[in-house]
Amino acid sequence: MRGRVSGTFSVIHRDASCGARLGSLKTPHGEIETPIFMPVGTNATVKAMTPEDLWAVHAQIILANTYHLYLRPGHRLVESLGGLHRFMNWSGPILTDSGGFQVFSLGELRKISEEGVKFQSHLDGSYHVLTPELSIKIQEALGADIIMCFDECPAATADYDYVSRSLEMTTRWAKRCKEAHSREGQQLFGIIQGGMHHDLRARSLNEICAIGFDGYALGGLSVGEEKEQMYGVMESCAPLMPQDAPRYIMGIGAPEDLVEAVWHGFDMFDCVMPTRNARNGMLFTSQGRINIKAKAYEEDGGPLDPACGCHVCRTYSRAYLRHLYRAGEILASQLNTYHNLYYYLDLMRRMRGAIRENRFTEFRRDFYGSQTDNHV
Ligand SMILES: Nc1nc(=O)c2cc3nc(NCCN4CCCCC4)[nH]c3cc2[nH]1
Repeated sequence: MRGRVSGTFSVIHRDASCGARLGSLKTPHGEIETPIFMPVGTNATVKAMTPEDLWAVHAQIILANTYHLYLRPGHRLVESLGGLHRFMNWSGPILTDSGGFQVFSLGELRKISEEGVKFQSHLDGSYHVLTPELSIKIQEALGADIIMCFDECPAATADYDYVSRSLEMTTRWAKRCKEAHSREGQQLFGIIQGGMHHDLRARSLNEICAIGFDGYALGGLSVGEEKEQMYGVMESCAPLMPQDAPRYIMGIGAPEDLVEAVWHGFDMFDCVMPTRNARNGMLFTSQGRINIKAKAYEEDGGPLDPACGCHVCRTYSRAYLRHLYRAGEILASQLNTYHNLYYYLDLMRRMRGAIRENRFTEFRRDFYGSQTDNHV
């Protein structure tokens, strides 16, 4: 049973007008400035981006997935080749998710029990059992800097009693994860469940914090609930979470969700939205989202986003990006992903600046005013 990796996170500054805070999180692969967004690199790659591209868009930490890497190529293979950092040539911090959520959202037949989750691989239909202990061993073998407890993420439609019983099992699993975790220097984060019920959220939060982890995540969100429900859980949980530990919301989110979550006092985020939307031609700009395949851009020689300083916006026209997308060119995914991640990471940089200068409440008001979401 390891204690917390003390002294890795510190709050540098708080904006007195709201919950927003500036933090520093030290890891064996470098120091992270928070609030931060983590590009999703599920299969040991952030799709369409090389590590050099990731540094160029100012990524600080990326996420990879236990479920996927366990099934392919296998965590023991990655370990034998020097671990995930060496395998994918990413020398910055890596966080791995624990697999529970992916089993439920990807696996075929699956059966949950106190032991863990029995599931069929979405790749070849083979049967597997993922337990808290195995999830920790996989994440230790991959060598991530931050690993997540194995938990159950109830569906947004689950009833009160199911969510209540589920959070109790997630707490028992969290204890097993902490017992199983022994890799020095590697941080273990606990995950708070409880659905959309504030009393169950408080119960899960108290139980997970009582076990003691290096950081705390809100799970069970961004599963199809209304924004108001998501924001309500953020608002009720943030003040109850330890002030001196990183606060991570899993699977969040759209730019406006990040602004809202930072305003409430959250520090870390991950979402496939910028990378997945990029591949579908949905691009984020200072004036809101645009659909690059729209005919309106056929002869538009201007930059994707005049306010963006990224290589794509300084080099290519909307007409060219539209052409690449419509032609099904690989470069479309590369350039669109590069810009969307630059936009997300630059949004985090701008939020950190606003916190530092005690003007985050104004930043949040101006941000909402700028997002016309024209979806053209
Ligand atoms: N271990 C773990 N526990 C969770 O409760 C969890 C909850 C999550 N909720 C999401 N939502 C992802 C939503 N995403 C939004 C863009 C389109 C694809 C789905 N990812 C999650 C990952 C999670 N991981």
